[in-house]
Amino acid sequence: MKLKTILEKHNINLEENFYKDIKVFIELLQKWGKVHNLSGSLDEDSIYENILDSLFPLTFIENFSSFADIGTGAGYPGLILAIARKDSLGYLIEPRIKRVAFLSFVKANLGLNNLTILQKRVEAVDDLKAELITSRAVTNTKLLIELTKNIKQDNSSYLFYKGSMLENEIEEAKLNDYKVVSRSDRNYLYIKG
Ligand SMILES: C[S@@+](CC[C@H](N)C(=O)[O-])C[C@H]1O[C@@H](n2cnc3c(N)ncnc32)[C@H](O)[C@@H]1O
Repeated sequence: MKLKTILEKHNINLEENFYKDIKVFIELLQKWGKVHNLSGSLDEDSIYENILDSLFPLTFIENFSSFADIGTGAGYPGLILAIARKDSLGYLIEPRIKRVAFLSFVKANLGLNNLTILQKRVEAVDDLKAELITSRAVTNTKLLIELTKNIKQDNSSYLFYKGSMLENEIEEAKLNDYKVVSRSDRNYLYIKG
């Protein structure tokens, strides 16, 4: 199935430019991924699933003018969000040099002027603030909240891409006001600021 069909089935409607850009991302990921062992699965279906996973929250979260993605790796979800939401200021925070080189190469190829890539651990970043803080497959919720305290502003929201076992994490992080949206095995934890 075409990526556009998959996304539109999930009510994610994006302009043609997005599909042009994402095609370049997929080609570069497949090329670099093989050489640098960047991301687990490089077949088209897996990449499409990762793109859908990255973008699905756009159907239920509030609009945001800036976001910071913690531990972007080979691009999920932060780079995909930046391609889909060029009207927002994006920050990708990733310490590993090969991954940062790949993210920077895609940024340059697509001319993503809305995007800043920082080769750092998030706890060492204190010179930016983001309205939305996202993260997938990096660490548990309690620790993510602690590690991102320097980039949080009063009304920042969090969007964490989680699997099962979320109940324990919610308890451990002592969250009161949050929303969990599930899609297949994914649980999206949205904590509104
Ligand atoms: C399992 S990968 C997940 C990558 C991507 N988010 C995904 O879901 O495909 C975890 C990533 O988090 C990064 N990471 C680990 N600790 C971090 C920290 N303290 N600050 C920022 N990134 C971190 C790692 O370098 C790695 O690229």
